[in-house]
Amino acid sequence: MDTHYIKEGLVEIEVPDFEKVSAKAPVFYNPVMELNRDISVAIINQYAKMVDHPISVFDAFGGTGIRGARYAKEIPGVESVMVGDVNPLAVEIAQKNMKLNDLDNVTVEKNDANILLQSNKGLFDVVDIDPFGTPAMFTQSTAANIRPGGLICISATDTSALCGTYHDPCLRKYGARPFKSEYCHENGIRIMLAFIARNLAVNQKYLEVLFSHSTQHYMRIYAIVHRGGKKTNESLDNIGFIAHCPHCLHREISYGFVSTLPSKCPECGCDYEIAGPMWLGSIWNKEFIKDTMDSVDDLQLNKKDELLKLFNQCYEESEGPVTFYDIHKICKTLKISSPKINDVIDEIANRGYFISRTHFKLTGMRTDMPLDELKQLIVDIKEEKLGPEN
Ligand SMILES: C[S@@+](CC[C@H](N)C(=O)[O-])C[C@H]1O[C@@H](n2cnc3c(N)ncnc32)[C@H](O)[C@@H]1O
Repeated sequence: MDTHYIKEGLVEIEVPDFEKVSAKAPVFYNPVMELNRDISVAIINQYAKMVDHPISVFDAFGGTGIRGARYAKEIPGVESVMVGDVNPLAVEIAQKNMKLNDLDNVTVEKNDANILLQSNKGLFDVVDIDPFGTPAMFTQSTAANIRPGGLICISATDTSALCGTYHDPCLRKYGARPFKSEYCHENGIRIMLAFIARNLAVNQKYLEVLFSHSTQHYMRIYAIVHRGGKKTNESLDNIGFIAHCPHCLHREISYGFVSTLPSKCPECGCDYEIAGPMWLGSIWNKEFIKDTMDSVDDLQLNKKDELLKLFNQCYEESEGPVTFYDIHKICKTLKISSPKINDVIDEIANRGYFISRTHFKLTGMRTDMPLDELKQLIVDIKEEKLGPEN
């Protein structure tokens, strides 16, 4: 295998030569995921500060070992890291990378993630699941074996299933029905979180979600896992369904494991699309986001500006309602061209509603303004009955 060296964060890593990023590479490495790794470093660093004791991390899908090496090198609160991978070539290169960076608190194991989780029950404060595609088959062992109070960091790249391009794989992997919509990436995160919450519940554990995002081709969630039967039962109250009208964009939600939503839209009579079960609780913790932003200056992150932009956006939308509207989609239903989004946002704010942009979509608006009023407001701005000059 031909290799070369790259620098990321505070580590130098030997990676395989490649022409294009591929899961078929002898050892997987994707330079584009630097932002993802920077975010993980920032969040685990903040988590370590919060728990205020030395932490042990399991990087279960190590590849070149770049994540595990960065956690060990860059996060002062990390005491030890175990890196796992099933690919012997990955294990070989990861071991070399730990030596290259003088990391004697990192062990590298060639084994399946589920086996390493089961054989290290209760030992890890942080479990990082970064597989090819779906994390679904690793969720139960993560739920069963993470130390209570621990942090789970879970990625999914099977966005076509979670976002509703393909229904059957989502049903098969997550036991949930998706639909395609302007906010399907948010739904994807909510489907994944509900699946994780149900797996945790089997072990009398529950989630405290800290951060979620959908960027490029992947989704990733960060959550603290707590234990307790009563709180686990209460946490399942966050699970429910969303009904979406593809015709007029009206939507409604119902809580519970069984949808109580009607099959037709009460506004226009068209068939509803229904997704769920999904997590309808918060997918961000505003205070944690702020604390993480405040502490990134202590870290040397190449993608700090991009990270802060994302965190600021999530901070802003963190206390908004479930789902958002897309100005272009609304204008399509109104058969008009879009006014300037900032004019619409200013007017929503003037009327005292919650309003924010969303990191999920450039043309998205997260607001609790009723859809009818929002449509009328857009028409009025377009017809210049409202807006900056009025
Ligand atoms: C997406 S890559 C991980 C990338 C790495 N976390 C990074 O940031 O560069 C997925 C890795 O998981 C490994 N893998 C696949 N199935 C596995 C399993 N069941 N248990 C452990 N590792 C596995 C693959 O060999 C591959 O190296």
